[in-house]
Amino acid sequence: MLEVDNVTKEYPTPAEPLEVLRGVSLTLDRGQSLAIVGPSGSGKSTLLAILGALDRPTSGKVQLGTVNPFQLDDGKLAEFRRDRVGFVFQDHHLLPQLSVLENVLVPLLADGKPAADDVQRAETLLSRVGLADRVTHRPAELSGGERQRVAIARALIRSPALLLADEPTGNLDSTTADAISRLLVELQREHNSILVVVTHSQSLADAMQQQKRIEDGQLL
Ligand SMILES: Nc1ncnc2c1ncn2[C@@H]1O[C@H](COP(=O)(O)OP(=O)(O)OP(=O)(O)O)[C@@H](O)[C@H]1O
Repeated sequence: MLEVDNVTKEYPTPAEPLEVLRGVSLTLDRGQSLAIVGPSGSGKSTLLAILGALDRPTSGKVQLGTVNPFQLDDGKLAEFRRDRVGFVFQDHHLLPQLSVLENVLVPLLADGKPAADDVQRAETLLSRVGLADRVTHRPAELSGGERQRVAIARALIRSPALLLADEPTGNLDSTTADAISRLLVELQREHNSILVVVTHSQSLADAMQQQKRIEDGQLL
């Protein structure tokens, strides 16, 4: 379960602090999906970064299962992010010099050289996202939709409890975007992950079980 309780985020400015998140609370169970929609600058990416423990809240609590990531030391926090959270960004963030297969294996490299069953799992995931015949390609040799499929496979290689996606279809045409939306939800269900997407796309939002609107740092 993901529990977010009264989270705030402020940035210092020369005048008064800029309040970007103002008391955000939400609860999601394993297997649930949520879209957060709202205008530009409303705090969507900031909230997602806090959910994924990439950024610290100014106050409030985030808990995934029994763990509050912000109580961990830096080493354990990095482990938490790597083991428990999968990220899909608008820009795929794939490493250009690595093959598709190697990119999917990147989250496992911290454990040393991937074992044969890790490689098999990556190949199975790549088949699942429709890229069985692209494993040796470099990202530059793929279409935008294919690159997002690789990014989704990479995000799921550790079967994370929490899958976070920031505008994952933002760079895609509407047909490809719909296919990627469906794939995200299907895989999230198969892995029984919690999925939170932030997006301006109503069709992506409609693919999620729940939708919440954020305005001026507050969830409505
Ligand atoms: N590191 C930072 N320092 C100061 N202000 C910041 C910082 N990061 C974000 N902000 C401010 O916080 C507000 C919310 O930003 P955020 O990126 O969360 O918005 P968003 O809803 O994701 O917008 P968009 O839809 O345009 O991506 C913005 O006004 C932004 O200028």
